[in-house]
Amino acid sequence: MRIAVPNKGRLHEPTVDLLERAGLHLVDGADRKLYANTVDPDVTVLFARTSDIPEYVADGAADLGITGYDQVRESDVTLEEMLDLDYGTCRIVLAAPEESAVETVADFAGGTVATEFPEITRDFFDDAGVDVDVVEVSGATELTPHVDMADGIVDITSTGTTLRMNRLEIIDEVLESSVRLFARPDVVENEKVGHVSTALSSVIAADNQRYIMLNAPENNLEKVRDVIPGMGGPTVMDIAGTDQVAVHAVVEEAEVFEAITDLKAVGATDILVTEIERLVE
Ligand SMILES: Nc1ncnc2c1ncn2[C@@H]1O[C@H](COP(=O)(O)OP(=O)(O)OP(=O)(O)O)[C@@H](O)[C@H]1O
Ligand SMILES: O=P(O)(O)OC[C@H]1O[C@H](OP(=O)(O)OP(=O)(O)O)[C@H](O)[C@@H]1O
Ligand SMILES: [Mg+2]
Repeated sequence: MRIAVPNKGRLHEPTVDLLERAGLHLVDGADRKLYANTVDPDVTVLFARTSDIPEYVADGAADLGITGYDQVRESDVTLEEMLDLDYGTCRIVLAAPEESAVETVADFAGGTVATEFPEITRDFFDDAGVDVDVVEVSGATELTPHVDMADGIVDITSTGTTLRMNRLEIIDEVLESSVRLFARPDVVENEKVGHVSTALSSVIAADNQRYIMLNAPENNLEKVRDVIPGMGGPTVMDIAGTDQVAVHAVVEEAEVFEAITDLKAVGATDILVTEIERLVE
């Protein structure tokens, strides 16, 4: 089973990191190699350009691919989306110079739009029923409206800094993207694909959760349960020779701060919060 992952660019490092955290450690994967084996003899990693990954998977060079949803939409292949991996989150937007007369999608009729995403752009304007010329560029798209190459652009934004620096305003959102795990439709049912998918999803699931441990008077156990319902209820253990119990539970990371305050109020002591590596439900 082969997984295609970005060989460079912003998605390379977080993707390799995710595979490692999922237990798919790369072995003999030196820089600039095209392949790496993993500790699982049945799983090989293939390094490819982020934008080529959809093709690699569709053509059978790889069975699974990890890349941006925007890249799959831009390619003309059909892949099964297995998991949202929740990084590389960005929006593709239609934007025009702040000072220009273009204020709506319809205002682009008869105009020109520059983009690194010609397929997505054509689909967007087709759906809107607006006729435009699409000019493909391979980077620095934000410059084009200021040198009379285009009336606007379709490009990626995440923090919004690049648009702001280039005095461009968003006219409409074209699509939302994130990095996802894609499979060729004929391998979706494959057992190994299931294992890889479960391993990756366990890392994603664990990212937002913390493991909390504490001691509390047995009398207050119900109050403790109210604070931390946990997944399927907390684990409760007697502490021999005392009127205390030890309680362990999984808590949403965002709720930890409040939970600690509430737990102390019901007599909890020795509270310990740790990260979780993987969580398989
Ligand atoms: N600003 C951004 N914020 C979040 N995700 C982004 C951003 N820009 C691009 N992406 C995601 O990363 C993908 C682009 O990956 P790419 O390998 O081109 O990264 P890069 O760091 O821009 O590399 P390069 O310098 O080669 O363009 C996009 O298709 C999108 O899914
Ligand atoms: O909203 P922001 O946070 O400013 O991010 C958006 C910018 O990020 C990407 O460029 P990238 O850094 O990949 O440069 P590139 O054009 O050289 O690929 C994208 O093409 C935008 O220009
Ligand atoms: Mg880029």
